[in-house]
Amino acid sequence: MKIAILGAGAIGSLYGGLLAEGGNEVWFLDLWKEHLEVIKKNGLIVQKYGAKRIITGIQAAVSAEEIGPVELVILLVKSYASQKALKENLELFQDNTILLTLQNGLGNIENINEVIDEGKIIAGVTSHGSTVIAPGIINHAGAGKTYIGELTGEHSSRVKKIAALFCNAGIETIVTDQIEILLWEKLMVNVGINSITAITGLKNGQILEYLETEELLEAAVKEALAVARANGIYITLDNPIEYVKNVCKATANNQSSMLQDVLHKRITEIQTINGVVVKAGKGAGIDTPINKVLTNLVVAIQNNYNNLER
Ligand SMILES: NC(=O)C1=CN([C@@H]2O[C@H](COP(=O)(O)OP(=O)(O)OC[C@H]3O[C@@H](n4cnc5c(N)ncnc54)[C@H](OP(=O)(O)O)[C@@H]3O)[C@@H](O)[C@H]2O)C=CC1
Ligand SMILES: CC(C)(CO)C(=O)C(=O)O
Repeated sequence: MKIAILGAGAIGSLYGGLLAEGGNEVWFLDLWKEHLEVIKKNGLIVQKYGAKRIITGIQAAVSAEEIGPVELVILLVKSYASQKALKENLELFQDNTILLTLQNGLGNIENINEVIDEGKIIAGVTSHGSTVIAPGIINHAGAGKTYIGELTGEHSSRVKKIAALFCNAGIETIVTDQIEILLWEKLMVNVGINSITAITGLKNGQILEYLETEELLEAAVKEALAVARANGIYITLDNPIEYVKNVCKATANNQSSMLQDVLHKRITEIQTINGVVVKAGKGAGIDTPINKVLTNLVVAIQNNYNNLER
């Protein structure tokens, strides 16, 4: 299948690399020229638990004009960059092109839908963790299942085809008819991990090494659960807090995507993660003081990048 990875950073490079290894025609489409040049010349180096391998055969471009229409676009820019990235690269789309978002946070689908027809969009969640080490080098710091689904919940032939393609490439993928619930469940994970790591500099697993950060994780997730319930979302996890802690353990060595943003002085996805809990909580009459503090601290950090020696 001809696939474009729109946003070939940490997690986009991982999915694109695995899909290229699986025999697909994969194009990385990103603004980061140095990363693309290194990959075109030497291949993508994927480190995993101390071992490393090189994936070759990936094609790369900074604009869709070089690529032309594809069958599948996997959108993995940060949530705030989606509309601009899509508007700049509409040449990727033809009538039957599918757009899969695996982005974290809530509100991505509505945001994308302002540029791309809803009928083209499918959504997913990933529990893989990945970090960019240097141009052309990523660290695959944690593996897990990927769930993808139609927004309507239908087990369509196109979504089954993509799941099969992912499985063939070694990306364990399950089709779900409950994508909205899974997006909220993934939100629990990001609410409990991302801002705490971004503020403290801890890796995911280290949150559980300190009582103070473990307590914050628990409190932030509890608030998000109350907000989900008040919005009619019934989380199916037996014990959501333990679930989030297990993700900390499974991705112990990963720097969360938000910590990576802060370390590189980039805008974070705080508004579509803890910020969305505060906003949805307000609408439903649920107090969310912990998420408010976490949101405000991350906003303060990102507003003050020029003054920080990080
Ligand atoms: N990293 C992880 O472990 C995980 C991340 N996620 C989610 O996946 C998404 C991507 O995260 P992550 O890979 O960490 O992010 P990165 O910042 O590493 O990668 C995003 C890439 O998109 C590029 N980009 C931005 N704007 C455009 C544009 N207009 N056209 C083309 N490329 C563009 C960026 O380039 P530049 O830097 O030059 O702007 C960057 O290389 C996020 O929603 C995140 O929450 C989900 C699970 C795990
Ligand atoms: C699962 C986790 C927390 C992995 O780091 C992630 O989704 C992220 O970093 O955004």
